Amino acid sequence: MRTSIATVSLSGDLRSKLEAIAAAGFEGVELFENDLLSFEGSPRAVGAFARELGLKIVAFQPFRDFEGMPEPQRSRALERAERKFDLMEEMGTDLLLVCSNVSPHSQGGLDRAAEDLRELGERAAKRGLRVGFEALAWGRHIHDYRDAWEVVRRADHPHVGTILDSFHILAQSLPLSVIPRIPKEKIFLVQVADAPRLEMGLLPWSRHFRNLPGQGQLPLAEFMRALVATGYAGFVSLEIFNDQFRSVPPREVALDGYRSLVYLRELADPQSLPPPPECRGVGFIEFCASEGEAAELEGLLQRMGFRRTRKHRSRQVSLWQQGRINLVVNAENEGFAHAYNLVHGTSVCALALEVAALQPALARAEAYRAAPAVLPEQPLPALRGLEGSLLYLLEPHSPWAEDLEPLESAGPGVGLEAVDHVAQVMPPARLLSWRLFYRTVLGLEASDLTEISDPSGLIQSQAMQNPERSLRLVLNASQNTGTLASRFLNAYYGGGVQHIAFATSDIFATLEALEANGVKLLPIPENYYLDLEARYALESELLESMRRHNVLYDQSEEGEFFHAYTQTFADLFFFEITQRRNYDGFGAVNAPVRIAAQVRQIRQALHNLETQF
Ligand SMILES: O=C(O)c1ccc(O)c(O)c1
Ligand SMILES: [Mg+2]
Repeated sequence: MRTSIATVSLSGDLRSKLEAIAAAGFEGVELFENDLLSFEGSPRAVGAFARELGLKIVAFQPFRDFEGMPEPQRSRALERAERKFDLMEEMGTDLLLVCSNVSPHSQGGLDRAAEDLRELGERAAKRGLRVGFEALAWGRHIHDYRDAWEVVRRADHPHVGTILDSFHILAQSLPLSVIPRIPKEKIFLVQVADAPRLEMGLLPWSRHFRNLPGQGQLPLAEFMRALVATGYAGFVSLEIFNDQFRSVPPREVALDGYRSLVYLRELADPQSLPPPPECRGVGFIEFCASEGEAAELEGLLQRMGFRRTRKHRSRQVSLWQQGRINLVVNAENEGFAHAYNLVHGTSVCALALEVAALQPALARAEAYRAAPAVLPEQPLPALRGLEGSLLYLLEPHSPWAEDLEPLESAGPGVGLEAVDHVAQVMPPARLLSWRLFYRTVLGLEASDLTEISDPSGLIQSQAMQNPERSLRLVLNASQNTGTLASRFLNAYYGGGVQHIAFATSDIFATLEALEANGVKLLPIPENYYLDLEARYALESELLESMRRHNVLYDQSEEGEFFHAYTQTFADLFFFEITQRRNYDGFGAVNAPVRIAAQVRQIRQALHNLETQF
């Protein structure tokens, strides 16, 4: 499988697109006519530039509204094709992509279309060129890849082949059984795109919402299996029409694109990469803080039942423990944590995951082009995570805490046992990118994207987790600038951990202990409990406990979920206390109530500040 991407997938001018594509490691590029039209140099210069970068132009596209035209349009279309062949010769590409006709003037009939393509193939052959025929899902007469292939079969010309595009095929849920029957030498190109499942017309869905393999919901694994059955070994080219991608620098999309093709290769041949790491859990979470804020954060951790169990003998680095939870507070005034703190404030600068086997996890990360992070002060293997934070990978019994001297033992705390999940907030254009990162590098499964209403807009929330549920991440993004998610984004200068949820097996006892220690919980309005009472047959005593401790509640078919929140620390992050009973979600139904309560608290704090001065 050779790698390619269409220029339409990237933002910028043609020069920067080609540079980004080459830098990401692609072998080929599909050149879109629009990019040529707006290029200031000759087609010859485009070809020379691509070759200089080591890129092969695998196709020129699209050539529209060709087959099935009555005269005089038919002759005119053939003439138009000759002009495009001229350009192609100059650029140095031999394949013209012909997409199926959408014109109301076109006439149906597979034989008629085959006749037209044979004639076009004959003209192409005279110049050593080829034509590939692709069915657009909204083509007037031909909108099914099986018909496009039948037309090519009947055209019966060595310079005419078919082009398969996963979007047009999978968006219509066409059966894939015919793909393995197409001789591989008659498949001139394969284009791939994923997409979220949306209830809308095929054309706007395709033109605005395509995304990279691994980012959407189309059954690309089945598509790849069908393709593998043909023995096809040519170019697989990303063709991603997506408005959001055009607001991201081309190098970022190109790199994600390359990663998505490695993912496709893994779908086609699962043996081609080490399997996703088996994650044993979150090893530790590291906060960076200034000296002053470190004392404040540590005060909160202490009230939350954590004990300072270890401390570095010379550095300002402490380990706080409770149950299986390890929190590192780093208040050094040099090194990575310090630099991170200068940019992002008191925040999580590193997340460490325990994996069953380190070397294969690192090999997989490298194959997926995850950037390794090398710190002079820290020998642990790490990858670059969100906004330049670190993602450490720990082998079993990793001596990561050995530089820290033991102080006291952890003690019973308030009953917090483990990290339940970590929620990160990021700009909307980054959500798909990180979804792909976690999907590929860590093998996490994405659950459905949910939309959460905020008093000032909408927040998109994407949960990702491993099969063992020892790692659960929630990715949040917001388009609107006034939402709580955006507030965190602004405060962080980019993105970061918005909250950490800890699991307890007795939430009421835990909250009782937290409150006794003076931890302030997020107050939940009485109306919420009236609604709970109306919705569920809950015992009044249980309801009363929830009310008293500001606990939110959700029920699934099999289970129950109880959760509560601390107040926000330094306007940047907060903690959640969770208790699951056979429940697999995150209480998304309660998110609007939680967010509204947090917004109220922020307003209150602002008001208090104003009246102070
Ligand atoms: O949206 C289009 O018109 C269009 C053009 C060329 C393609 O290869 C395609 O998949 C879609
Ligand atoms: Mg296409």
